[in-house]
Amino acid sequence: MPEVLIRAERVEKYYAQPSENRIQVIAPTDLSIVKGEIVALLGPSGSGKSTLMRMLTGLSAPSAGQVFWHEKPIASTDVNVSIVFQSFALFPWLTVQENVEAVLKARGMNADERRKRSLKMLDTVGLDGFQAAYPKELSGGMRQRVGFARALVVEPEVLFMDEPFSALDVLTAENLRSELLELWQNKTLPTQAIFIVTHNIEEAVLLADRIIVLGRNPGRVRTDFKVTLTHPRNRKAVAFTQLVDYIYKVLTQPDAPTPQLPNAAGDRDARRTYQMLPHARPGGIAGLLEILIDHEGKDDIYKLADDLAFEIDDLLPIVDAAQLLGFLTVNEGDAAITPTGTEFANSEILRQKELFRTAAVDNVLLLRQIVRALETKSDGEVAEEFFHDVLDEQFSEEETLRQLETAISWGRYAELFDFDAARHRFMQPERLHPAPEELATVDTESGE
Ligand SMILES: Nc1ncnc2c1ncn2[C@@H]1O[C@H](COP(=O)(O)OP(=O)(O)OP(=O)(O)O)[C@@H](O)[C@H]1O
Repeated sequence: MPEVLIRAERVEKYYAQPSENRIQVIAPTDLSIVKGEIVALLGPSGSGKSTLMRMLTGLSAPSAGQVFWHEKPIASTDVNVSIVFQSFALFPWLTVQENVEAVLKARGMNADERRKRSLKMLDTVGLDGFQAAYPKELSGGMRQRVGFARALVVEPEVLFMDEPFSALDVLTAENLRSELLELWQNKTLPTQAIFIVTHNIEEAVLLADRIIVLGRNPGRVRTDFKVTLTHPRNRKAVAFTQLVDYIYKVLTQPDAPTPQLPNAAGDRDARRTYQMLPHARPGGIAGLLEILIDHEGKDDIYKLADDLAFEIDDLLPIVDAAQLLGFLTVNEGDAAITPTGTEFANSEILRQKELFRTAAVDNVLLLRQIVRALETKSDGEVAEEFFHDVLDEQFSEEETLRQLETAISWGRYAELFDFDAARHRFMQPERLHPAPEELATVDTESGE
């Protein structure tokens, strides 16, 4: 498993208000930055991207939850990160070289070493020969190169960038972006991970190994997935444009259920991709369907949330899950129960489990695969790690764990399998279904 450099655990940010309500900027969020990754963070304006980034760097303390640097609380340990800002933030009265050296000076490095390191870094970012210039003599692109040199000269383990290219013209931005990527890929950069906050969807898809999209009010992760398209990435490739469209949908429909990740999510060899299972419990899904029946089978999702005194964020995953299972459909904010959903809501528990089982196997690739894998094993057991590894290709570590947790809760409820948490193994359930001997008999008979 890749080394975790920074890990945020249930971090939140809120601001007190004179009135009784506080402003919640970031809802409880888990997020890790691992070695070797470029992570892009997207989100609508005001969704808390900068706030989240500042907490991850240790610049700002979370209101609740904790951030760890190499698994130690970030506040109590030395953190080696740098930030590149949109506005360059250079000292206008210092030369290029002095700007880069300033940060080394602040760290108490001697003059010789400072000079050596800063000249080398200026060379790396293409500013050889400009060391004596002042920022005002430079173009925007050159100034941002100084910004990069200054951030990189301290050899940060994680390089953070807050919209680093958005103050530049299109061509300059494009040029700097591809140079940065080249340096990263050649392993010329003295850094182990890059975290970039951006407004630009294409920029994220061009650069990132992993993309996180925040929703608003409060800021929370709406999707978090890996991109494994090979470099150089082609903006016109179908896989690329499908990803751009998907992110665009997530960004522009903040209140709708998160759409399905397209197959293009890095899928160079047309492997099947996993849909992101909404984190909802079967009991919650059953509860929602029963309420919909009471509401004559159809209701506005916001009104439902209001009636139930639910936060919309808590209700949406349940609606998504019921939709994924074919128990309801959503149209223009209205959730309408389907005939299967109605049957489910009106049935007793055993029949409910049966309907859930069929819906889950028909609609959820991961559950189908777990069931198949168990059927092929003579001991009827499969290690969780096996599925962890395949999911991990597509989702971040946190999301992989959440996906497994949801799959286990659905699979157990539907009696598709059992799960031994101590041994991390899926097992065929002690089941109501035919035992293996019975299956064998059925097979023999059908084979005749
Ligand atoms: N001191 C504060 N008190 C109250 N609210 C604040 C405070 N600081 C920030 N906010 C709010 O937090 C929210 C998130 O701000 P943040 O700058 O992190 O968002 P962002 O996604 O980076 O936005 P943008 O893309 O516009 O830069 C905003 O709605 C902002 O108004």
